[in-house]
Amino acid sequence: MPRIERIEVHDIRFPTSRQLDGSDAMNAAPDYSATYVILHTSGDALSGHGLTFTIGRGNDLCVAAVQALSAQVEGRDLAEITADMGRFWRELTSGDSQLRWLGPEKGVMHLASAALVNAVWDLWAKHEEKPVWKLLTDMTPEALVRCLDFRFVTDALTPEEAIGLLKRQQSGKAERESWLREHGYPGYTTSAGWLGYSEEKMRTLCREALADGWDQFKQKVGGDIEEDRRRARILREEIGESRVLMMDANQMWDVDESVENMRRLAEFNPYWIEEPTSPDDILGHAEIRHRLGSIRVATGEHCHNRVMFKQFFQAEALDVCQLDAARLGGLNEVILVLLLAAKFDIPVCPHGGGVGLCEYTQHISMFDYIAVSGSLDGRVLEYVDHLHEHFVDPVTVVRGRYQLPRAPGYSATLKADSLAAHHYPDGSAWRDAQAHA
Ligand SMILES: C[C@H](O)[C@@H](O)[C@@H](O)[C@H](O)C(=O)O
Ligand SMILES: [Mg+2]
Repeated sequence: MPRIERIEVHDIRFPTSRQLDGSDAMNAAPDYSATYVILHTSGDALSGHGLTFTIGRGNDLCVAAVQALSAQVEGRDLAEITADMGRFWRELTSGDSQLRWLGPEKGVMHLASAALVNAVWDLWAKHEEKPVWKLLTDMTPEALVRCLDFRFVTDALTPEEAIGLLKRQQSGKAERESWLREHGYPGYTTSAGWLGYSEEKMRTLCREALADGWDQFKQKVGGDIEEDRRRARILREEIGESRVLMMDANQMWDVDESVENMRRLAEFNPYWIEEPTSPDDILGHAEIRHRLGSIRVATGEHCHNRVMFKQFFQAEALDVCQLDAARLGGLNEVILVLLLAAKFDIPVCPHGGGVGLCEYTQHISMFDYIAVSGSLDGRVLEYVDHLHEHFVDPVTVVRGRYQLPRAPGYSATLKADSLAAHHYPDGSAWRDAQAHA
């Protein structure tokens, strides 16, 4: 197995705020960005690529955090890491007691850990010549569980229970894999519903999405409530009454406001309300959920570690778990949250609104279906229609369904020219913008 000789880290930004792609009530003008890591190996025959997602300014802080953590990965043999992935993960996230003070296991440091951890999984899968979902589904339950750090969650899930959950799904794995190969994994699109889009653009994008076979849509809310209602009406006019419409408030409201506003939006039959309030307010979400009754509560893109998800599940505070592939500390912690969700019988619909996130989450949801939950019930994978052209192995979606990834790795390798052009601030995408400013 190769040895990780050298780590490169890049500040990559895409100027999405120019068209207000990705805009919501809290994040009015995001530039989808990535702290992008390349693990160079001995002889450089293989390299591992990984990223974490940010939305512009501050991506440089994330780059600095990766640099601070890199010493723990540089110079190590892949074989030594993969022999005990659980230990590697704990050392990276908690091994340096001085750095740990900056988290622990949250914020910029945890985002940075995710970029490195995801790059290691990419390297491992490329070495095994398998896509990550396949690397995972081919592992025995015991080997998978050895990749995880159960510290702080054993009151809710022990390694033995996790092995039991995985064993439960062993017999149907091959069947579910071939089902996915034939039918793909169901998705929903957020692309028509960004808050900064005009009515005309929303209508056009809805029509295009319908023609492409989408039947589940997400709308941004959290602005003026009359404006939210107006936009909901437009979307319902375009997509009809029977298709699914989700709503996402991106943390704009207090608890009481969430309930009041969703009562005013209820006539548009929202399937879920996402991030109604502070992402840290576990009991607040429970209260909203309890008072809303029939509208599901979804959250997770800002839920920073397995401990928070454990409490969300224990407090019955959410209906839908929207874990994020790069806000949690990379794939190891994601798998642990999938297992916790399976134990508490909560559907996981990962967060995809960012650059590279759909590339990651396809592996996560396919693995979940084949080997963890074994179910598609209430599960649907977010899709945003931006920036896929910059990836060497982008997602393929046909008639609103994600197709099983085939290429080895974790699918987040950027094309060399895209990497160069979006390097901040010296890449051509930014230099040209300054010239025109
Ligand atoms: C700033 C981003 O585009 C967010 O609006 C986005 O991640 C969103 O919350 C989503 O659910 O996709
Ligand atoms: Mg969201």
